[in-house]
Amino acid sequence: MAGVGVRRGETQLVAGVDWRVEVDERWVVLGPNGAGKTTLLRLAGAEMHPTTGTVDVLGERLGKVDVFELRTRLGFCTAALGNRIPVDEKVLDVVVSAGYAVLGRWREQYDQLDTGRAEDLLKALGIGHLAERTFGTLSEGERKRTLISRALMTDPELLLLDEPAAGLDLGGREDLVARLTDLAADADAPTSILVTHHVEEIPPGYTHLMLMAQGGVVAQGLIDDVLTSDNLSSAFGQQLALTRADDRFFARRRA
Ligand SMILES: Nc1ncnc2c1ncn2[C@@H]1O[C@H](COP(=O)(O)OP(=O)(O)OP(=O)(O)O)[C@@H](O)[C@H]1O
Repeated sequence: MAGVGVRRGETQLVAGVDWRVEVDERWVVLGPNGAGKTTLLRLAGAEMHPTTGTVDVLGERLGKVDVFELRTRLGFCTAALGNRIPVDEKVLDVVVSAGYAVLGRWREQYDQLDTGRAEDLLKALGIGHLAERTFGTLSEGERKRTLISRALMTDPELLLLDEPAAGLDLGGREDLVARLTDLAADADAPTSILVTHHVEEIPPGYTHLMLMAQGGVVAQGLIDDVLTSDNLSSAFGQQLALTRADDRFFARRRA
């Protein structure tokens, strides 16, 4: 992204964003509510265009590329997508159908290869035993993991995760972080961008951080350089203390 701004009416959603994500990097986009994180992710996912500046995704310039074609190279995981999945959809079908860029099972027989891959992905995310269940019967954490499996189904070059741990309880969050840590360690895993509000949700193995506030970039770069108490305090507008243990991060307000 170069000089990127997005405006809707009188509202500036993001402004002045310069950002470069290289192959094999794993980025976290962190910031408070309304900071512009989802807007950045939607730009990266070719789901919106910038009002100013330029966005290149996987070497293609938004505005000049067929976004429908570009999106087949991306894995997008959002709560909005989860809400559109029919409750009676079988979990395995939710994942397999990603290959056909549709929601819902429309082809009677999927290739054996597709089914095998979907089963492997569900197993890798720890929910292989739920393949025959319907989506509506899953817990929030199981749904999130189904959606991540779905996003990975097409073997995307770029994986975009919008608040994957939102709504999960402590156990669910920890389990998801562990799965994302495994994925980050997998040499075949795609480049990824994960949006979150919470430093506790940063999986070990993620390399870079984009810290945002009020539509602008507070700091960006290697997590080890950028994730500091001072930067976090600036972004969230209060005095925060950051601690680190076992490659995980924790934040609290200073006493
Ligand atoms: N279509 C729109 N028209 C006007 N304002 C908008 C529109 N879409 C988003 N905004 C505003 O732009 C700002 C950035 O939104 P965005 O969803 O990118 O933030 P976010 O960092 O993802 O927030 P959250 O963490 O709460 O999901 C917010 O203040 C939001 O209200």
